[in-house]
Amino acid sequence: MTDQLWAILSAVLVIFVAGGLALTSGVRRRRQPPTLPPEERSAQAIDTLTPGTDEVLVEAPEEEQAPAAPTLERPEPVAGRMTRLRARLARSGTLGRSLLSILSRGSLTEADWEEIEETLLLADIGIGPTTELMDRLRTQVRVLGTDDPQAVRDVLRAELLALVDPGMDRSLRVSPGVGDDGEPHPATVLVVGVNGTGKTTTVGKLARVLVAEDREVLLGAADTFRAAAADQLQTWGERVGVPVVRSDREGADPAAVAFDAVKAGREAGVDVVVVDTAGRLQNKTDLMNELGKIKRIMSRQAPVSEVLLVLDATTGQNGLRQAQVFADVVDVTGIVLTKLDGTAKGGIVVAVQRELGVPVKLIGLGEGPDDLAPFDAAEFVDAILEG
Ligand SMILES: Nc1nc2c(ncn2[C@@H]2O[C@H](COP(=O)(O)OP(=O)(O)OP(=O)(O)O)[C@@H](O)[C@H]2O)c(=O)[nH]1
Repeated sequence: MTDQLWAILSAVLVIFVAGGLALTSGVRRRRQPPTLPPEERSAQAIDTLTPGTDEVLVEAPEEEQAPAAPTLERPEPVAGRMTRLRARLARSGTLGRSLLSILSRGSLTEADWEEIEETLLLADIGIGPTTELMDRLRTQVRVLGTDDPQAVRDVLRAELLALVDPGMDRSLRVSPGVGDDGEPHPATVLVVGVNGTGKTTTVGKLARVLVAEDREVLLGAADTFRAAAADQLQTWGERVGVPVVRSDREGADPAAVAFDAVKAGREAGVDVVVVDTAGRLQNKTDLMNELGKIKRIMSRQAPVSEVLLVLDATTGQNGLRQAQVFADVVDVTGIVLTKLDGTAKGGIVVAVQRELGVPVKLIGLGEGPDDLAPFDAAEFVDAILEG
């Protein structure tokens, strides 16, 4: 009997001990690793990797895994952008539609011609080109002797096209070259203009245009006046894998940043370096000194291939005056007309080309990243006539 009692007591004891061990083990398995900052988490993981215990199950910290490569955007193809964005010129179409409707009235009176003149001036074509166009239209309409809408449209199209000048060389000089020393160097593009015209945005969009054409690009943030401009540029660059050279110091010498950018581009063997500038100077002498210095210092690394002046199309005659100041200070080689999507004053294309003798090379037609299109004279005229 005593033996039996001892056997039962032993069995109960074994069950208790086994149950207790199983419970303890279950708790340890369910214990979650604490949430810690990454550096502490890795230290904790190493500390707790004690062989032979359940703590070995602690997950490897996330940062020990290879970081995922950032997904780069593929910008839209450049060819056909103006066709894609044609509808954005709808407001400029007012000009085309008004002219067509007046010219189609048949035998035109002096009042009709005055209306035509007013329409052209309101679209910011400028006095010289307006008078020229009026004279040519008067002659053509007389010779034509008809009010057939298609014939009138053809005449107007031909005359507007002549005014926009399809013969101008609008290609961007963005091919790398070889210096006098026999060393290859990137093409360099200096982007200038008054603040707020869309300069930084244009540099970002231009980088995408160049990337879409499979060119290696580097950006220089020489707008050191506004720290946010460099951040803005960096974001544009990161989206398409384009490096940005900048200074961390607000108010740093823009010429030094431009020099560093071209030097870095040269060393990295990129095709094009595009440099953004501030353009916020009190007077013409300051502006001249600053832009002159930037251009001179950049040229020590590679000749400046293109100076693009960014103009806000909505600013009309005021924009033209700004353009003249910049053109007096640096040799502008091309115009970028921004915000053409928001204005009926498309005639500024004609006015600015006439005023400066420099072609409009690119137009901004919206705030989207690929809303910058190479300018095409025929597409532009067709868009405003069909608007
Ligand atoms: N609708 C429209 N907006 C544009 C276009 N281009 C630029 N913008 C807008 O214009 C505003 C000013 O652009 P920014 O690029 O910051 O101008 P910025 O000339 O660099 O100005 P600062 O850096 O201050 O000198 C932004 O809101 C742009 O999105 C365009 O073609 N169409």
